[in-house]
Amino acid sequence: MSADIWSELAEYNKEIEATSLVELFERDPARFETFSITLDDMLLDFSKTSLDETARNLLVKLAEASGLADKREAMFKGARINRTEGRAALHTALRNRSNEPVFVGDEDVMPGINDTLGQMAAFASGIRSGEIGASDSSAFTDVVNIGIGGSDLGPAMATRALAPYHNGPRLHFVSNIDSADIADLLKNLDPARTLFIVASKTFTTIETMTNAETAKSWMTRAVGDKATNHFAAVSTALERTSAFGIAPERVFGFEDWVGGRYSVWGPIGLPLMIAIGPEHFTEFLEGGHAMDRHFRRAPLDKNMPVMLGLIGIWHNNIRGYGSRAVLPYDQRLARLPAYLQQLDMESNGKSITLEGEVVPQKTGPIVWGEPGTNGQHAFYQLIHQGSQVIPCEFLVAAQSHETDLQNHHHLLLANCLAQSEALMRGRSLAEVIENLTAMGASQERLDAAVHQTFPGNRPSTTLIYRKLDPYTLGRIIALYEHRVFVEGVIWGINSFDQWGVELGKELAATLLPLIGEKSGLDEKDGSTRGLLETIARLRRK
Ligand SMILES: O=P(O)(O)OC[C@H]1O[C@H](O)[C@H](O)[C@@H](O)[C@@H]1O
Repeated sequence: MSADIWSELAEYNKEIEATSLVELFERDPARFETFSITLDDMLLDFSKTSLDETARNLLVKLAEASGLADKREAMFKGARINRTEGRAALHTALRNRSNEPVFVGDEDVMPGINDTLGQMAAFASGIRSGEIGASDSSAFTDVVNIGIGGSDLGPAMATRALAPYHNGPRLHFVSNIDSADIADLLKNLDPARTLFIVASKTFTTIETMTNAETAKSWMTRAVGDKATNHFAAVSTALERTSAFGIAPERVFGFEDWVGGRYSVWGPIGLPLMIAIGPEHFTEFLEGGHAMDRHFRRAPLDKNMPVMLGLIGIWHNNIRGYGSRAVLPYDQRLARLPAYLQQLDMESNGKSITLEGEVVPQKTGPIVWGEPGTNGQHAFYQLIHQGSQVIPCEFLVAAQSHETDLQNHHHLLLANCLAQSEALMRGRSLAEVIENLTAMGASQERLDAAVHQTFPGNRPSTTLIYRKLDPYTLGRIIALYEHRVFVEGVIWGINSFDQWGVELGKELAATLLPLIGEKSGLDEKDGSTRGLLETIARLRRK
């Protein structure tokens, strides 16, 4: 059945391909109302995409045929939908503010989640007030999260996003195995006032364990055996945290049914809670939960994550656009593109279905981006005049936090709207010549007029929200999580495993003993051998 819908979509696309976005608005002046979805003080505008009602209805049919509604319920209800790892995917339970029971097997996971939240709140409040102090009893001034991937990107992105709510100690994030990351940070910290949170779901990740050992030596040199007072851990592997020497009351556990890239809602969010306080953290959870309710209840064609997912399918599979740009006109969302790269590309960068078949469609697109307006002065040239069409996803707040700097925000808003308008409208040769002539341009400039034309008809979506507060950030993250889920369901893949990161890790282990060596390289290919020999030579100089 879905094969038929895919062909219907492809056929229909041929019929409407030649219709421009501008024409769509001329035909239907109420297009904005039809092709936008409002959720309280948040609005997703997708009227500047080439969807019309027929295309939208076909996409909704595709979602229905993929079993989206049942699969969505299976996720929320704790079924083991992550079949390749034999686990549920229950990040939604972490923000289940309704407190309705959620079962994994026979066990309601809500009491455990609430207990952990209570422990996190007690710890975060203690650190913030100074009641839980350093080894000399003074308050911690700096908190360093050591983690990588899902144990870094979520809290790092969210802590930056919610800077106006930050009234706790300073937060820092160390992730890279590169010594530069931790060395540059430690230089500026006072060990006597520093708390490390070692965050790792598995507590085996080489980057995190190496950085944690370095931090432990640094701390031990400064405060001796009181170093344990300066460490806490977040992990599912409690025996490993205790082997590392972290006191059990400083360990915040979570279960294997929370995927790393979906984990900011639980103990991995501890640094965020320390920064903004438990009350604001709760608002963040409530925002995520509000998006969950909407995703579960709203009809598919009025459902923000569903439509964002279907637009992704339309662009990627029907129109053949292989990437999408995430462009927050919100400097505090500077890490959102990096966060979404993990969320989206690690979840949907797969080519085998849950049934073990090759996926017939192209799956996860390349996700990239930078905050506007900075991107405008860098890569927007390609977005406007390049030979590839890049669907753009704009995000912007109607209000800024800086009430005394309104002029900045007006300019930011005007720039954001100008970009989507320019992408859609473009500029014809006749318009360029008319403008140049009116300006009295030279013949030479007129001859070069074609370089100033813009093809236009380039799609974008815009997510507008009142203000980037904790509740809204929660809604934005949950929106993207569910969008990734919708696309994964349509392709029939498992969005919750990440086997594709394993091979590189294994090979790194085999390469480690060969670094700096000249012999024993025979098993490696010519390039790897050549690179190893070069490293050995350069290290001796
Ligand atoms: O939290 P950890 O167990 O340390 O894992 C950190 C990260 O590393 C892995 O390689 C995975 O690709 C990520 O999904 C994960 O978030």
